[in-house]
Amino acid sequence: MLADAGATAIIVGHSERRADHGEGDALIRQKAEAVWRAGATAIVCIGETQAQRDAGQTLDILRGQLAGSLPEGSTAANLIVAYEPVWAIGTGLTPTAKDVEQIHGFIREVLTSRFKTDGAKMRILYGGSVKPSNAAELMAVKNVNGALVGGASLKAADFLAIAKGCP
Ligand SMILES: O=C[C@H](O)COP(=O)(O)O
Repeated sequence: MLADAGATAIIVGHSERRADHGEGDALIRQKAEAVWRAGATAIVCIGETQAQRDAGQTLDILRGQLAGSLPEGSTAANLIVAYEPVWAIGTGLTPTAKDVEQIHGFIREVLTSRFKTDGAKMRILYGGSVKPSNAAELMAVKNVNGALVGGASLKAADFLAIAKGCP
């Protein structure tokens, strides 16, 4: 249905689906495969909650979500990863650029280890309170290959300003 409406990339695994609809990694992986069958690119969201972050579990959570949510056969052309810390979504809070660099670097390592050259090229988006005032700094971080924008996309001027800050 989404592909029929013209969508070329479809988000799966958003934290609201994981938390409010009980969607686990196995279902998210199946949904990503369904996206491929519709001829579209899957954008798979991963991210830790505030409690998980406070407990020092961020990398373990992300490792598990990557292992469980990304199907075999993922390539740089058919799959995009979106790192969205749950505590940053819609809150106005963001990780520091240094934190984002460390976490995106970790995601890149995991992707490259599993998907080799495709993992090295796969796009990794950052999402969570991206706005005009922080977009350029976040988009300049190594291994940040774009933004997943929520609230700020509802204001054309803000969205345009963010787009101008993207590489
Ligand atoms: O669905 C949108 C993303 O989760 C990011 O939302 P946000 O930019 O409003 O924090």
